[in-house]
Amino acid sequence: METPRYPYVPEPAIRRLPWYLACVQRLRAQGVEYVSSTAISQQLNVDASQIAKDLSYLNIKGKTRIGYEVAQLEQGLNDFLGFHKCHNAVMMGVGSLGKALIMDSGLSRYGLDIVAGFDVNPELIGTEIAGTPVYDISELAARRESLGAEIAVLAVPVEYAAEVTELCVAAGIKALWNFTPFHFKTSPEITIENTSIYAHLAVMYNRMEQR
Ligand SMILES: NC(=O)c1ccc[n+]([C@@H]2O[C@H](COP(=O)([O-])OP(=O)(O)OC[C@H]3O[C@@H](n4cnc5c(N)ncnc54)[C@H](O)[C@@H]3O)[C@@H](O)[C@H]2O)c1
Repeated sequence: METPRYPYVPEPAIRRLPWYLACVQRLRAQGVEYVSSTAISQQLNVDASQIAKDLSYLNIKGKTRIGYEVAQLEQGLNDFLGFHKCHNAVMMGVGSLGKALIMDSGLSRYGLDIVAGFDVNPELIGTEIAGTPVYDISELAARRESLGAEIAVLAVPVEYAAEVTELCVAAGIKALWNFTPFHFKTSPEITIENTSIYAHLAVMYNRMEQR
């Protein structure tokens, strides 16, 4: 097994890193060469000590009184986050959400390239969505390797989530970005990331109530 390039980083820290990256990218565009954790902290409302700790997981250390070199910090964050690497993915379920994700050009800026869709609907099979082919789900195992995809994005109706996931595992998929409300627990066979835009809405509604 390959040795990981970085030590284990806690999930809350990983979730903060893209915010640091966006901040550092803005600074570089403004021609700023060095930045302190205090300056980043003022923009993002995260403790400066927390920022320094998060960055230390990536082996990025600031210099006393000068801070972090912006270009180096951006490079380090990009390397760790993998946004500059290309990760081929397949879309499982090409309905309204699946189509929207295939058409979102923003994903490729974050290293995710959806190279094919798989569905059961005969009206979709054999078509293309923004140049991305849609195949019959029964062809996943035969096509996965040549598509170079180790990631599947799951956007099927919730009642099919478990069976489509099994198909993905059997086809050699290594990670699942799950958009269905089926909440997968961790699995020994596959990395699973459950995502819900609705959960964020719930937080927003709750905070509005509390204002
Ligand atoms: N996480 C989020 O924020 C979020 C947002 C929107 C939708 N969703 C979820 O995403 C899923 C898709 O939603 P939608 O609105 O796109 O639904 P949809 O009905 O428009 O699309 C579902 C697609 O899956 C296909 N499908 C059905 N069974 C399949 C199977 N066994 N294998 C492959 N494809 C199959 C259908 O033919 C259809 O094209 C649902 O589970 C929904 O709850 C989540």
